[in-house]
Amino acid sequence: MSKYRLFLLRHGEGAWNKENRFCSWVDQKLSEDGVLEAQECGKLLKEHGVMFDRVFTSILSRSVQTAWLVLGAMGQEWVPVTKSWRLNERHYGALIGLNRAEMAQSHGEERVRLWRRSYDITPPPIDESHPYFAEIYDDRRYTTCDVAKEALPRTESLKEVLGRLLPYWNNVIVPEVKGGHTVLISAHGNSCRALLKHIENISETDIVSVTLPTGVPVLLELDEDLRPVKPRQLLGDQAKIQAAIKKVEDQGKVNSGNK
Ligand SMILES: O=C(OP(=O)(O)O)[C@H](O)COP(=O)(O)O
Repeated sequence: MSKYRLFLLRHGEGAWNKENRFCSWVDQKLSEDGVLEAQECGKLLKEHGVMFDRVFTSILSRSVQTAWLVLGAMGQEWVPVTKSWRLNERHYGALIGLNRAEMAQSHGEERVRLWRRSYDITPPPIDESHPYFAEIYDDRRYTTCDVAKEALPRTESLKEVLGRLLPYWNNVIVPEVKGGHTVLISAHGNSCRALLKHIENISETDIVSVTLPTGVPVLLELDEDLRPVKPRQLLGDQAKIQAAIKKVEDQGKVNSGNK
């Protein structure tokens, strides 16, 4: 029987989701469509009668902005929101800012698929010559983390995302869930995938085919050990959700339609 409910959310569409560029640790805001997606998500959760007690976000604006918009649409703006770099999107290293379809053209679709979805393949690291290096590492938000700026990642596989996320999950979020609080985690495609891999015990092979669309709440019903008692539920119009998943998957193809 389900004892706890946990909601995961990939933020609404950001400007670089639209441009098909690897965004990762670059702090893009939501697009106009992304704002609408987050508001629609809040309305849907309100219709479902959801009442949040705690919200966790990354320290990237698009996940924070999404949490605010969701809570606003639900009339639950007062709910405490806690932010951590440990929920940040996967660090895509030297791929940050690049267009996925162009990368598929130059490196092949399979290489891009492995970079995007494999468990333990790490893209080349970012270095100081990268056009977004200074924008990321000179940002004041990275002086507030629980590790020194020099110890922050320069690239990450999904496995490494899970490695930096798990202490936060275990020490900060799990006690809230087990305390009976309804928790929303407003994060990113790959930080949510890493968490799903852990909670659902998904194999390294099967995690490759898990893709999350933007702005769609994922409901996990968990037992007292925080193991799922039923399959995850992506809330909303199922045909639209499947189309949105396919669109994300197709971003890594040469003819993605949004170069
Ligand atoms: O910033 C990103 O994710 P986000 O939009 O969930 O924050 C990544 O660029 C997602 O890329 P991917 O779908 O190729 O893993």
